[in-house]
Formats: sequence, C-alpha cells, structure tokens
Amino acid sequence: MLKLNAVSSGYGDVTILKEIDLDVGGEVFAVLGSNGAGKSTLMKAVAGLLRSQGGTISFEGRDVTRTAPNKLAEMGLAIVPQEGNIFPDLTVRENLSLGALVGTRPRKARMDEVFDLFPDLVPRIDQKAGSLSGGEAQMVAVGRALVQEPRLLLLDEPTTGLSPKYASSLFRKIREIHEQRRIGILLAEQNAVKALEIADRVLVLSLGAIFLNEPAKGIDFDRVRAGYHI
Ligand SMILES: Nc1ncnc2c1ncn2[C@@H]1O[C@H](COP(=O)(O)OP(=O)(O)OP(=O)(O)O)[C@@H](O)[C@H]1O
Repeated sequence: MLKLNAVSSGYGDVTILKEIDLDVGGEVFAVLGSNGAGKSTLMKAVAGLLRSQGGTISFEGRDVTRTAPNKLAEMGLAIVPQEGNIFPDLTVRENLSLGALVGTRPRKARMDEVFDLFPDLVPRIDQKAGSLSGGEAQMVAVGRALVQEPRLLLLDEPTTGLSPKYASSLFRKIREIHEQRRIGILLAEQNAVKALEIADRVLVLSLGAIFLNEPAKGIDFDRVRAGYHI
C-alpha cells in the first residue's frame, strides 16, 4: 500500500529521517520511539507536508514523492496531525463537513458513520470544537479524517494528553476502524505498551533511523525498549 525507499527528510538543511525503507500493507503499523526520534517527521513526509530530501515514496503503486497533500487526500491517504487537527471556531458538524469535501459517497452517510463510531459526539454536534474535552476533540479529528474515506490513515500520537480511560477507548476504536473498514493505519505513538496491544507490525525509530521493524506478535519488549535508550 505504502512504500518508502531510502527516504530522507527534515527541516531546511537539517536531515532528521535518514534513508528510511518501509513497506506498509493494510495493517495497523505502529511507529514508536522516544521524543524527537522522528515519528512526526515521518508522518509529515508521508502525507506530503514535508518535502523529501532524498528517496522515493509510493502509494498504491504510484510515485507520490512530490505529490501535494490535497492530492494525496484525494488518492485515499488521510492524516490526523499531532497538533492543529481541528478548527476550534467551527462546530463538530462543520469540522466533519469540511473533511467530507474529499470522498465520493453521500456526505451525510459518511458523517453518520462517524457518529455511530463516536456516539459521545452526537449531543455535541452543534458545539464549537474548541470547547470540547481533549478526548472529544480527538474523536472529531479522527472523524474528520474518516469521512474522507481513506484507505490509509495516518494518526500522529492521537492519545497525547488524554486520560488513560479515554486513551484506552481510542486505541480500541482505532483497531475497530481497521477491522470494520479494512483501512490501513500508520500510528505514531509514545505509549509503546498500548500501541503494541493493537498493532500488527512495529517500527521503532531511533535518532531518525530504523532501530527495529518486526511483526508485533511475540515481540520482545526489551528490544523495543532498547530503541528508547540510544
Ligand atoms: N519545524 C521544525 N524545524 C526544525 N526542527 C524540527 C522541526 N520539527 C521537528 N524538528 C526536530 O526534528 C526532530 C524529530 O522531531 P519529531 O517531531 O519528528 O519527533 P517525534 O518522534 O515525533 O517526537 P515526539 O514524540 O516528541 O512528538 C527533533 O529533534 C525536533 O527538534
């Protein structure tokens, strides 16, 4: 579904990601690593928000190395960035409507599916997104990506700042989204224990390079942890 071949990326002249090779199928693929390891940089590079400094990226067999984010969205790749992922002055409904500009099925049906998935949002439909709780706001952010009918969903640390209860619930929903809709998920996450519970495959980034890339099942947690201590 998504292939990275020797992708380097960063900010200005600074290289953060160093020659990353990656092959993501229609699975839940967790991207782990400590603060500053390069998780968000990887997500932004894949979503077309950061220009690659080298290497190639392909999505569903097409070279998208220089493809603009809006075009990638139309091709079926949606991202929930770590920050700035909702419009605070717009209502829940308006936020979802904006996401639904991308996608082909009737807009109302796609929005109703989000309310089925996150029923807590139903009573908040006309509330400004900026006045929601952290957990509710994340539901809107994920919902806004889902109404785009993505085939690959990039989630950048979606549980940051959530209470353990909300975080666990969102992790369960992420797995549910994958299983019910057959959407591939690339999940950048600090919380390795929780991410491993729902992931099929695990990548650990360390200093912008791949420390480990393995199936999640039966993975030796000490090896994952070692990637956090370099
Ligand atoms: N806009 C930017 N300009 C310059 N350097 C940046 C910028 N954004 C991130 N960096 C640097 O890139 C490196 C990787 O950051 P990145 O946000 O990808 O890490 P991360 O793994 O997502 O970390 P965290 O878990 O803390 O969000 C860090 O050293 C960071 O300081």
